[in-house]
Amino acid sequence: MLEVRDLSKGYGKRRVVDELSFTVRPGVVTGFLGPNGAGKSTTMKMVMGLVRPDGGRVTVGGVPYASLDDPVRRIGALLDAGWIQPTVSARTNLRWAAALGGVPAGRVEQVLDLVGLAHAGNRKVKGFSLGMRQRLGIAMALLGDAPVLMFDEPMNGLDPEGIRWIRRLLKTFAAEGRTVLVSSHLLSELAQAADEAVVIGAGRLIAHRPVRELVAEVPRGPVLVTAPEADRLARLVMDRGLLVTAVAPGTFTVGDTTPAWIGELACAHRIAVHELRQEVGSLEDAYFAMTASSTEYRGGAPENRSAS
Ligand SMILES: Nc1ncnc2c1ncn2[C@@H]1O[C@H](COP(=O)(O)OP(=O)(O)OP(=O)(O)O)[C@@H](O)[C@H]1O
Repeated sequence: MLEVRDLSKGYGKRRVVDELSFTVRPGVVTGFLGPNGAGKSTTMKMVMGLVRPDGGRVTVGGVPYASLDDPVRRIGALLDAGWIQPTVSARTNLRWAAALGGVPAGRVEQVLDLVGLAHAGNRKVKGFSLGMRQRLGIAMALLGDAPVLMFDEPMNGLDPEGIRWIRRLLKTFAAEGRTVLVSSHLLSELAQAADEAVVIGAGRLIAHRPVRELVAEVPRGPVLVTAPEADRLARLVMDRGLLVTAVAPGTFTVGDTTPAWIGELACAHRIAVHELRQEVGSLEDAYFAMTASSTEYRGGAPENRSAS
């Protein structure tokens, strides 16, 4: 269990984390979502005691990080990779970290294997791709086999195969009963990996809800209809006051309706339909609409808005 209560942090006059509270439960993957600059990394750094909060507190299994007796075995985190020594091998990096954290050297081989870097363990990190560095960072987070795991943008730099791999890994950790918090600035990245989402904007909590609810609320796009008697069907649709847009001969789209409504209408007039498909609106649009309005609500701090 990871608990964040009334957490605040400012840099200069700007509050980048603003009375933020949420609880990350064990056994599920919790996505930590917000546009670039929303305060995700700062929050995660405060969890790890790397940034001192101005107010509020964080506990890992009920205990603040600074009071954990064996922190490496309580919480593992992938934050920025600044600690990696590029001039030595992945294995050496991990051995140093293991020694510092009081973890047996044998665990290094296990985590190298887990992240798929066993073959590259002796290569100097400076020759690693971004994806390999991410895997090394994940290996570091796993060294202590901790029950609470936190990953800041772990999918950065990974190819589609790597993204699939990290999704499966996160689900496995949750299924083992661990507490898993994973940040991203893209809802689509986490839509398939996370069960719950903590959404923040401008350092404030916007929502903490099941991901499937957020995804279900994505606005639906127009219905695409392909029919041999498309003109007749289109006329029937227009007669009922809906907007029809021709796409190609035999194909048109209809806004503000459902495939079921079109299907029923076609059936009632004995018109064959070859294709009936509704495009799902963009997950990202729905998500940014949600986070942008929170920024407006705050009134100001335009630099906190997402640039992507
Ligand atoms: N050490 C610092 N000094 C001054 N400002 C900082 C510092 N660290 C972070 N910030 C600012 O705080 C805000 C929140 O940054 P943070 O990195 O926590 O956001 P984020 O949600 O993790 O964004 P991203 O998705 O880009 O990683 C940003 O505007 C950032 O510029």
